Amino acid sequence: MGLCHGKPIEPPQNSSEDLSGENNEPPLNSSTRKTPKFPFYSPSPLPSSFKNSPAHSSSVPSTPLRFLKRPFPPPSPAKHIKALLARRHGSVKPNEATIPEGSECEIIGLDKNFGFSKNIVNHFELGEEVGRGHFGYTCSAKGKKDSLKGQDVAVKVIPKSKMTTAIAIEDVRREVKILRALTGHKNLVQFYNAYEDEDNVYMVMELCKGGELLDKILSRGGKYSEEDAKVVMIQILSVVAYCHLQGVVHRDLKPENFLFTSKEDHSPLKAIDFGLSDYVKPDERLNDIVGSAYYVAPEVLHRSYGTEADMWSIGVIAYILLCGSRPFWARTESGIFRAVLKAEPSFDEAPWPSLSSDAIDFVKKLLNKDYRKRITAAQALSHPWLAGHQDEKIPLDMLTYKLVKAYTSSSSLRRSALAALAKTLTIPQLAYLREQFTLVAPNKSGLISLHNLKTAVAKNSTDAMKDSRVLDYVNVVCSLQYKKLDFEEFCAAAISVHQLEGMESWEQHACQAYEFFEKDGNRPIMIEELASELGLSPSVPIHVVLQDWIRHSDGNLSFLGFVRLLHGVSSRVVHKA
Ligand SMILES: Nc1ncnc2c1ncn2[C@@H]1O[C@H](COP(=O)(O)OP(=O)(O)OP(=O)(O)O)[C@@H](O)[C@H]1O
Ligand SMILES: [Ca+2]
Repeated sequence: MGLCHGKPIEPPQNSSEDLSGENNEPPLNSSTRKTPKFPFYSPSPLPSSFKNSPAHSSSVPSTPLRFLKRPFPPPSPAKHIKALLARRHGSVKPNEATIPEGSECEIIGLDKNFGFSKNIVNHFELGEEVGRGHFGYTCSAKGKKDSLKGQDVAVKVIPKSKMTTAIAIEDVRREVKILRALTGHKNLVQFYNAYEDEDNVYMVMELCKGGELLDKILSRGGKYSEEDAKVVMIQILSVVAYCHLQGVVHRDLKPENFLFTSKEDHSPLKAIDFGLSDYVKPDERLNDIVGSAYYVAPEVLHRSYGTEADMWSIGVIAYILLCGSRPFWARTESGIFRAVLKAEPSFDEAPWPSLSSDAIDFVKKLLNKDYRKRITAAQALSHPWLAGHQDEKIPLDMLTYKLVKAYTSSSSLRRSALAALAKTLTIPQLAYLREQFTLVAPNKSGLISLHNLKTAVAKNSTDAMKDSRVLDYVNVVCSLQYKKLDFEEFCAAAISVHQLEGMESWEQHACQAYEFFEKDGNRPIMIEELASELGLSPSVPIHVVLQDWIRHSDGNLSFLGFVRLLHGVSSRVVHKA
């Protein structure tokens, strides 16, 4: 049962947390948002040219929640998770070179030289502040020479005084590296160059003049029509699918980190702020708790996550776009975490009953607490809610590679179980697989080889794909020995059992698949053979565990055994240090 239902969760009785009220939500709406900018932000030293800018002098009142009349506070700027800030600012990890924030001490042992160009003033005339975040602030600027001469740009300024830990420095290094490598996608802010001096790092990029997506949501009173929400979603998914294919997880997707390039109605949306992003290989899990509380995925809180965590955040954004409330809300950070881990978001209250079933299904598939059942960005773009709405090409999905890798190293018994399951797929489910198959470029006979998988990835490769070692992963997949696949076998290989299991129609799929398997693939199986199929160690009392999985009448696999076999050996993952 859910705890949340879109309503504020009361903080636990006797809780000592947040008595200061620092976590209370300011009642932001489109008019109040402009003044109380970031209540948690402690201003960093501005270059003298910015000291008089209005944003710098704004004071920040915050309203305790008890004064709020609205039961559902509108979405407001999300705070970063405290543990993340503590790690970056050095108050929880004594073994890292740190100083308390605001301290005057010298930082010893931290190398703050980034190797960037040193002369930003020769290249750009810095202008007024246009935005501010926890780690930096952003100014407009004008190019003085070369190709950017006369052009308006944005310069994100990150004060070195804020880089008080090795982690914080590494974050900035990685932010520049990732943005430099990924730049070029139409929904990603164009990066031009990075500079530094004694005091700051400067990231020069395209100036987005249309403001944040959060402001747009608020100015519309919180709600988007389905049609308008689709336009936003497609752009977010497109850039996130691109990042994920390159092996980059953003880790801070929220409406504040998407900007419109202009104030015009159909202005494109651009992802910004890769300050918390990281590289992750398909078989690797990250473990540091990073992000903003409202948008953080359950598995991030469990400290074992990959790119799926971004899909959760996109689910939260989609939920907010469509109904104007946050799916997981509480007054305190730990209350939000509890809701994220335990509560089911409400789809009962207005406007949900009046929205299309496709829209609801789309959001639910993103907000699945089991990351293995959550859809990927490429799948979300192929979801019936969005399919046909776009001229957007469906991108290649790394999930396909992961599944094909597991398939080709499976036993023939498991492969025939998967073939049976693939026969139960419906036309919309097959559409996504057809797209993926086509992207891998089958030959004239309609066959693909594992080598084709590599060629398809190489076409989309950026430096980020090398840095994330996704290319190494793909090389491993392609070096496996396996015959060419036709579309039918590709479906068996690239089907995600977990995702199907997450669907309401799972039982029908499983039962029907078992019938196919009975006709084609089932055969007598020894308990020991089954144990090795499933990777059970000899220490497991297999005769007790597995007896239900084998049918006593003929020694063939039972339905239970069949379902277990579909899942196969649980794949090992590497935890990134
Ligand atoms: N290219 C840009 N064009 C216009 N404004 C921008 C641009 N990049 C950033 N901004 C503004 O500056 C703000 C802060 O930038 P950014 O999110 O990159 O900083 P941050 O300190 O890493 O933020 P956060 O606190 O979310 O981590 C943005 O919310 C936005 O309003
Ligand atoms: Ca930001």
